[in-house]
Amino acid sequence: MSGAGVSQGAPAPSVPLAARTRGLRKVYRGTVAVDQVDLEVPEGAVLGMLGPNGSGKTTTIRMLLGLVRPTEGEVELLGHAMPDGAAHALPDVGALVEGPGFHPFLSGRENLLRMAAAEPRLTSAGIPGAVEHAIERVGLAGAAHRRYRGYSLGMKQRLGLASALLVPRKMIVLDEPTNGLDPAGTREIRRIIGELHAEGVTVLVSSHLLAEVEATCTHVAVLHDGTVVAQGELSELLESGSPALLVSTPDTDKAVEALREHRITTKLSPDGVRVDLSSATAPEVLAMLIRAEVQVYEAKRARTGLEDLFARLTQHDPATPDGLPVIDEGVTS
Ligand SMILES: Nc1ncnc2c1ncn2[C@@H]1O[C@H](COP(=O)(O)OP(=O)(O)OP(=O)(O)O)[C@@H](O)[C@H]1O
Repeated sequence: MSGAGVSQGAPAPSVPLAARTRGLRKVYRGTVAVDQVDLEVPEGAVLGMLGPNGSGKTTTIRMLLGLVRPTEGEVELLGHAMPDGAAHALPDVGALVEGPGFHPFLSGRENLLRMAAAEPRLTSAGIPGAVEHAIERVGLAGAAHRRYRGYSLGMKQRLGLASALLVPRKMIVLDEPTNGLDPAGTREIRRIIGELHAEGVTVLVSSHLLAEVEATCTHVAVLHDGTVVAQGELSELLESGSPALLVSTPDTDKAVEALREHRITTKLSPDGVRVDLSSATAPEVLAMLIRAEVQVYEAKRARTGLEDLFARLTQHDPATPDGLPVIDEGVTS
């Protein structure tokens, strides 16, 4: 299944890739977790792997990192075939995945000191400074002396992120990093992702939260039932929806009624009336509204929200006519 005009394939071949998979498949005792996944993570991108629960995000990430061996297919991470090239690729990759193996009776700081000791890029003299820097960066300074077993889920996430950031990396992989975080924690993760992006680090982040992906990512791969149903630059994917016009008017009911007479579909959004342009052009729609004596304050092309795109790609539509999210052109979230 695919969305009209949405690329399922690769970005332009000239774009260097930090990670890629080809025909990736994983079967667990008869359950197909991942099937035919051709994922491409461009260097320097913040790629959001988006999918409902059980769509195969974690399994794909685990295969990328060499934690799980694929049933079929190939994985390349920073130019090394995985899992065999793990020793070469992984020192340059920081990862936050489920169950990072922290010791419950050690403090956050002691856990990081242990992990830092296993980092091939750190000298023993550099370890304490690297640990303190990582603790500061994730906002865990106040709790670093406490035992891990007393940590909240959000603190555990921060510690996992700190371990991923112990040394400068070429790539950071985060599986549901905002799970268990409060809004302030979520904002901090966004800030850290933004900093990493500015430094040129490639970030792969999985999420089932559309707003999070929309706010932080340059690229998206949408997973559904174990396969990639769309991938590409976020801005291009958002423009791949059906064209629409967003009309700002105080005469909402009159506008909807006038366009209905011409069999033109409309949806109400908080910013106005969203008019489907697949059967009429924008000037035609405006002429119809003016003939019906509808006051038009403003009319502009609307972009489809990620939620709408996601609903189309995963074939369930949670949007009610009143609730359809619309992103105005030029507005970044
Ligand atoms: N170790 C395992 N043994 C058996 N089945 C598994 C295993 N790991 C994953 N699965 C199954 O594979 C499918 C994909 O799971 P996966 O965890 O990769 O999805 P996900 O998109 O990360 O979901 P979530 O958002 O809930 O974490 C699910 O049906 C899951 O039950």
